Amino acid sequence: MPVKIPRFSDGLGPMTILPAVWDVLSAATARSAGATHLFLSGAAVNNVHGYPDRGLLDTEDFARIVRQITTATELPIMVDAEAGFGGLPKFGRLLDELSSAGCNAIMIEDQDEAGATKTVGLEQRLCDPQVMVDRIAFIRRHFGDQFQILARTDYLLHMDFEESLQRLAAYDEAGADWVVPVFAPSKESLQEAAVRFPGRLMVLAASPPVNGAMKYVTRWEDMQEIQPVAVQVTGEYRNVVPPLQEAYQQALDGRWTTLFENRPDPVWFDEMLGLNRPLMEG
Ligand SMILES: C[C@](O)(C(=O)O)[C@H](CC(=O)O)C(=O)O
Repeated sequence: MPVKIPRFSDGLGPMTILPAVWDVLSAATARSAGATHLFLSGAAVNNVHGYPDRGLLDTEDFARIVRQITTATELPIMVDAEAGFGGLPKFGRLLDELSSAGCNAIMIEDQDEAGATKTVGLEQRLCDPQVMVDRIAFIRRHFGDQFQILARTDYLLHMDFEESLQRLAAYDEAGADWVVPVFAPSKESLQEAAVRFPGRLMVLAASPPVNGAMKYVTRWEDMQEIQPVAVQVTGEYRNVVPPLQEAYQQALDGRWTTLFENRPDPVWFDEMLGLNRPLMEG
């Protein structure tokens, strides 16, 4: 029987933290730490498969990962639908597959290609706002209210933030449920966005891209004042690497017993993460 996943807006906000996840282990770990809603990060999913954050995985890959996560955690998950995976028909296929995998919320962005705005050596630009409006209208036309939509716009260096707000207003008008200005230039700009989109603003807390596009780092204290519906936090997958390197170093140095010391028996893993399936016993 497919699991019943709550609607993403259920129990959401103000200030729900949406941790970035990329597989069952990360999602179940986030849940064990208290997360109630998850965010499937396109950057994380691509990176853990050996790709840069350029939307290189396919619809089936995303759907498979989402199904595994929803089955294991039963938590609502917002999926990074990036720039739609290439054209509206392909986007439709993605949504079809995500819906059967238990996803009812997506983030969609106004770039032509995923990851372009933070890639060194590429011209920073966004798509025509109408392309994004068409993406949102497409979802509403073919999937009704089945998906809740977070519309993202990227603030680019030297842009007037007013343009970001106007883009978000157009996406809001087209039927987005929430909006997020990514790489916003300042706390004040986010405050302005909160006034323009009361109860519908989400904020992204990400580490600054190497191309220097981000001037402001999202802070907990600022969010307390601004009170967005949710904060997407996307640093987790990068932070997994240093402790893992250390663990592998211990193994390679012959100090592997330190990996097992003070660890309970293997059932501990499944119990701790609440992955109690019928298969675990008997
Ligand atoms: C939100 C984002 O699209 C993601 O895939 O998680 C990334 C986040 C990141 O790189 O940390 C982004 O483009 O900001």
